[in-house]
Amino acid sequence: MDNQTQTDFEAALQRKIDLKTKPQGALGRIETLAVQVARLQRTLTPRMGRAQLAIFAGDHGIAADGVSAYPAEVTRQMVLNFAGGGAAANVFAAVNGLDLRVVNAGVKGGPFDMAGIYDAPIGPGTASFLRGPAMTSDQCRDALETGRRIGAEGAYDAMACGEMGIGNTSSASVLTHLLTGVELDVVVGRGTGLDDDGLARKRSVLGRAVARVTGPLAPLQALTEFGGFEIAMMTGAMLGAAQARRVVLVDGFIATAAALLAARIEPGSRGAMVFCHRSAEPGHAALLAALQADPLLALDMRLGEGTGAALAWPLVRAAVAMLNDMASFEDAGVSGPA
Ligand SMILES: O=C(O)c1ccc[n+]([C@@H]2O[C@H](COP(=O)([O-])O)[C@@H](O)[C@H]2O)c1
Ligand SMILES: Cc1cc2nc[nH]c2cc1C
Repeated sequence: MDNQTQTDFEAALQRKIDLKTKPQGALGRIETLAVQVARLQRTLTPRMGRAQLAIFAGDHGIAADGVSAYPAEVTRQMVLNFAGGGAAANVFAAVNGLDLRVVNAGVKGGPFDMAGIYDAPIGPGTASFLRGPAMTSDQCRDALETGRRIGAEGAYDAMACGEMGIGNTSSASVLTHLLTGVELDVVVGRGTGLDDDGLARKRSVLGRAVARVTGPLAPLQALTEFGGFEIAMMTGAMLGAAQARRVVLVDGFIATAAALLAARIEPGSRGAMVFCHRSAEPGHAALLAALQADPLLALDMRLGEGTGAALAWPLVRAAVAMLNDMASFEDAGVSGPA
């Protein structure tokens, strides 16, 4: 769109919303959301039919260094739980009508080779980033490419990204520190529920890991050094979905680390992102600030799996339905402002 067409489009969009039977601005953030989707799809009559929730699962070498309240085998066990339909993500996706796709991005003990799990492993989990890079740059590139393909596949209007990976709040914390410049200790939290001693140990381990590198790292370097296969694949999926002009429903702390990476790699992808909930994990605030994002929901959740994204999906549908289906003052014979 050239500048004049863009200005005309914005004016027509705002006029359409302001002529609906409500006091001006009375639907608050639902109005902003409608504007965002209309801009993304470049139409005054956007469509928000189907959404996919893709859960990317991966194991982390750093988990063996004592940074999580749960053992690493939970990643694999939860992938089987997703395939069996028993996790929170399954329940919320079913209630709100999202299709679920479980992606093995690199789980120890894989491939699963079974119905309901899409095997696309980059490796059997990352290496511990305490001692060297989590992955090679080839692995990072492959994960991004696979993610891009997944993000653009199918006939979806929205892509919700979730993740599962014991140890991945460690990865996300280091990435947050490196990408935002906020002090490491401030962005490291309890993850799955570390006690005070566990949190102190996690801070110490991650401090030593960060000391391995010097100087500012480019986003792709940071991802290669300290990322996870599921984080890299999720980053790719967000880029692929944004490029296909799909809404990207961003979940909690780890998913938002992927979103910041995506926005740093391709700034144009930011416009597709809807930030769904504010996680209880402390580092999330730093990521949201860097993205100038204010999530739709704040439910004190810190689960991951895309659960916050699945819960926010009906709000996006409602915003688009408002734009398409709500009557104008003229249609409904309602008087405008006095
Ligand atoms: O999404 C979040 O905000 C979030 C916050 C804390 C933990 N998690 C989930 O918990 C796991 C990582 O926690 P941890 O303690 O093993 O690093 C991983 O499977 C995430 O999905 C997720
Ligand atoms: C049980 C369990 C479920 C999860 N879902 C996402 N992260 C998780 C971590 C644990 C420990």
